[in-house]
Amino acid sequence: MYQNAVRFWQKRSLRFWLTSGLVMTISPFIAFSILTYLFVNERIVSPLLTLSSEQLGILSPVNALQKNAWDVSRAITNFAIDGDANYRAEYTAHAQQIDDAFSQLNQSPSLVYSRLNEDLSIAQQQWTKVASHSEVILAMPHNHDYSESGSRVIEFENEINKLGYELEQIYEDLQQHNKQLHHQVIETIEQAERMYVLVLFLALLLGLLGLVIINRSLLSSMDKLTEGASKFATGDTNHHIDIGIPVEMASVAHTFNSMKNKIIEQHKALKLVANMDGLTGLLNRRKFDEQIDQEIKLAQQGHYPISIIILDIDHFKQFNDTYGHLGGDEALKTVAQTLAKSLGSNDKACRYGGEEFVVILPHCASSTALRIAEKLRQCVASQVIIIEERKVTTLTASSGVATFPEHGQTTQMLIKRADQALYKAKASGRNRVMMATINC
Ligand SMILES: Nc1nc2c(ncn2[C@@H]2O[C@H](COP(=O)(O)OP(=O)(O)OP(=O)(O)O)[C@@H](O)[C@H]2O)c(=O)[nH]1
Repeated sequence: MYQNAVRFWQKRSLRFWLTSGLVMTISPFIAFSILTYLFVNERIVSPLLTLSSEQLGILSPVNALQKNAWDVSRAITNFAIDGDANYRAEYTAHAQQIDDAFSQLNQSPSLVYSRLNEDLSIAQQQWTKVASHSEVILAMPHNHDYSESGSRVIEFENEINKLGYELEQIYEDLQQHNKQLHHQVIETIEQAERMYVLVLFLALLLGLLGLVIINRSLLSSMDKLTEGASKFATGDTNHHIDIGIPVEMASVAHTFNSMKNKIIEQHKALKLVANMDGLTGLLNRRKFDEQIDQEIKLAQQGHYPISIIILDIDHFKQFNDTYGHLGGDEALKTVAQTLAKSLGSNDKACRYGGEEFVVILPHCASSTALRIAEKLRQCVASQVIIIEERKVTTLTASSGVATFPEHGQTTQMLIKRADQALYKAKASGRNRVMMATINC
């Protein structure tokens, strides 16, 4: 399960990671803007608009009702006192305004608070009563019975006071409702502030996550590639570039690692070829020169002896003349194999050139070296040479042995002494081993 999930994410492309990173960085800010718009609009702007429309659509007609009710009351009372027809006209104008205000209130669908329509209907019924009392008073002749008109005016005033009370009640309820609305808006603004902080925090967090994704998918992978390439350039061949995502970079890293391994393998192969004699497979002259210098240095530091044996095939020109150059090559290969299998793991056999071989024997004193050289001589002499799958003949070799530091302190001196010993072995009749001496 976990492995599948890892594989799934590792297969995602660079485009996917970059897009995810960017979306992750930008989306919180877009979400923040949308949320802000919706929240502010729904919870703050709308209630404020409602509040202001109530002010316009309800409070002002209610105000007009209160004012005109007072004017009606004054007109009727004054008319009852002196019977001036102007008060009748005044009443009619204010009564008309009250009717207009009620019809305006009835037309605006009030959703302000549930009881408002009911309260308005009670107030309107009350106004009807007031209006009927007013009509009766206005219809009375001026020189009438004062006791009747007085009781009518008192009834009128009772009814208009009730109307005033109703209107006052409505006005107070509206104000109370406005206060609640105002309180609600303030609470919402406070909530919005808390939400903004939270959303901003989330936006920053997601933004950071987006940057981490971009950084992880691209920049850190690029850094790993650059680091790997420069380490390889400075010779650190063990460094492995490890990139999981994105898949493109992982593939580049994989290609780079394979290329590096191939170069290392080729380098090893080239080194091997450069150090090896092509015909015999032994170390070549170049490697011998390098190796003997190193071994002598170690021997100097460690104060121990090293011996070398220079071995030269006897009458090889004659062998070549008899069996041909290819036959001679077979003989060289056979001698090389004989040397290789007769030596210890720390000893090194090299082809010194032509039909001449040299053996390095670390930690080997002259007496042991002489024994080994003798053993090699016998092995070579007893080895049958097979040419073109036919056992044809044997050959012999002569050797000169020299030991560090006994016969020479330097490579050159050691080789010179071993060469002189070889010359002596040849001069003494060949197929023999001679130890170097200090004098010659
Ligand atoms: N087949 C073959 N012959 C080689 C190779 N390198 C050198 N030779 C031959 O080895 C022979 C060496 O001859 P000489 O130096 O006269 O020595 P020799 O005949 O062995 O005589 P002594 O060393 O005195 O016993 C020459 O004929 C070279 O051509 C090689 O790689 N292959």
